[in-house]
Amino acid sequence: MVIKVCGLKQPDNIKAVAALKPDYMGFICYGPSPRYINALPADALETIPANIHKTGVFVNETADNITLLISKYGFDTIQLHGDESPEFCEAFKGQVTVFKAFGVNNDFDFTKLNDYVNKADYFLFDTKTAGYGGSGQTFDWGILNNYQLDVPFFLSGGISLDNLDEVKQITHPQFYGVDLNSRFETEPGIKSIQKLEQAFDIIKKQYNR
Ligand SMILES: O=C(O)c1ccccc1NCC(=O)[C@H](O)[C@H](O)COP(=O)(O)O
Repeated sequence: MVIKVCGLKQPDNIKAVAALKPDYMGFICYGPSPRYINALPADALETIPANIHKTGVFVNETADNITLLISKYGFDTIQLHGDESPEFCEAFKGQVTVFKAFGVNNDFDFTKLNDYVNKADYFLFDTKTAGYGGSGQTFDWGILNNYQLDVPFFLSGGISLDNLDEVKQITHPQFYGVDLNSRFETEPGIKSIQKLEQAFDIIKKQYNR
């Protein structure tokens, strides 16, 4: 089970989270989000060890702007969190690792993922909301039983210290990682190191990591 911490935006907090050694750190490149990294200097991610994947999170952004920000911040991974097509994902695959995120609700039709096979490296299942992400809300994780492709996925949306026990009950063979965000914050974009430490301990024990 790998761990992604998403929605970081302040240099000292970024360093403190990196010291916990998550597998992925996510940076929101989407203006309407309170976690938008517009004020983050270009060299702010340079202190992150190379074995932690730096992930740029985009919502319906142009390919040119994504390319620009990959270069500015040194992202090795991108998370496409809007309505990006399979072809849009494919254009980046190979150059960087590509996560395609989907907003899931009770009506979610997993057959629409078929066209993304081989065009994204991972899927990320988040709770469907108007704001695209960072809602702190969970979806009914039972619906994951309808997912039958062999692309590994991250679980996202409202994961907190209070529901890690339920996360452990998910035994899907493609369940690859968890994504931690707003439920571990002191304010939008600033993570509680204490809460994250607790979560890392629990997850590592649960999955013998
Ligand atoms: O975090 C945001 O503000 C955000 C806004 C728009 C698109 C994506 C965003 N976050 C991406 C993530 O990967 C989050 O971790 C995911 O949405 C779960 O967040 P939360 O429900 O707060 O745990």
